[in-house]
Amino acid sequence: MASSKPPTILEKIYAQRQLDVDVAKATPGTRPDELKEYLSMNLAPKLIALVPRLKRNPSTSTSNPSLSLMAEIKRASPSKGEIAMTVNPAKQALIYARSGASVISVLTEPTWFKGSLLDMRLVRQAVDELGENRPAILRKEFIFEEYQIDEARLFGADTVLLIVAMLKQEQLERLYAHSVSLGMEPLVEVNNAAEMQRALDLGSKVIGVNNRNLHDFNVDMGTTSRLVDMVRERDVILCALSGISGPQDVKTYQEQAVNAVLVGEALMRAKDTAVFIRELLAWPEA
Ligand SMILES: O=C(O)c1ccccc1NCC(=O)[C@H](O)[C@H](O)COP(=O)(O)O
Repeated sequence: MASSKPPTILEKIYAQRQLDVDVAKATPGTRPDELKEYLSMNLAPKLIALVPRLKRNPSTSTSNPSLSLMAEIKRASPSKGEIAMTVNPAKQALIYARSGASVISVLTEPTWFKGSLLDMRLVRQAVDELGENRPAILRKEFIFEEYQIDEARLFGADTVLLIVAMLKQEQLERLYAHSVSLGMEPLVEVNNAAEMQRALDLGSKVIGVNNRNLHDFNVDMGTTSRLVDMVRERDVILCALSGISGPQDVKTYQEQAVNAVLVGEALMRAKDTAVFIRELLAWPEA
């Protein structure tokens, strides 16, 4: 990631996360060998598989049966600053889960997004009450080491995010394989055709196109639409990420055969989250 130009936000986050991960790895109790031991003792919570979860619609009575919702817990962000600083992630997650979200995405990065692994652990505990029908939990992070995937698994994630723009292909392949070895099919994030090709070469089954360019914050809702053809006829679940603000965005993506949408800020700012989700997905009144 070294460059002579001023660092982009993605490069700044990556550099800070490297420092954070180094501290965690050196701290007794969270050293890599200790996490490995916990995993080998089968202490990680029970998993649900991402692909079937995304394919199974929350309710057969929905008027929008072919599109799944990935609902995000997002306190703050580098582009918007504070969004919902007083949110209770567990309560918010239960609203998402009861409103039919297939996945709950939890940002665990602390500096720019004000998230934590504790948030994710509490979200997982809260949705466990729904049993087998609970949404899958996504650790939304800037992942560059196997260690972070081990952490995710132990803290209750069912899947992790791998951002192609941030990783060399060798690193991406290694992290993808590690995640799958722990039973977690990752969400692989891309932003252009070259990155989409890298994700396809990897054999990714769940690919998210981020409409937000992580280097300059620019949001272009056509980014997902332009890449749809690359996955047509393939056994890939295609997700549109970022910038989705209302039902019209969702309708557009559904007409383009996009399988899932990931929504953060709009859900965090909604006056009535459950009603907003119904409107977003054009679901009938409960
Ligand atoms: O949201 C940002 O400002 C951001 C900046 C730099 C790297 C990542 C960023 N966001 C992570 C995400 O991918 C979004 O939280 C997610 O797709 C939801 O987006 P939105 O619905 O627009 O809140």
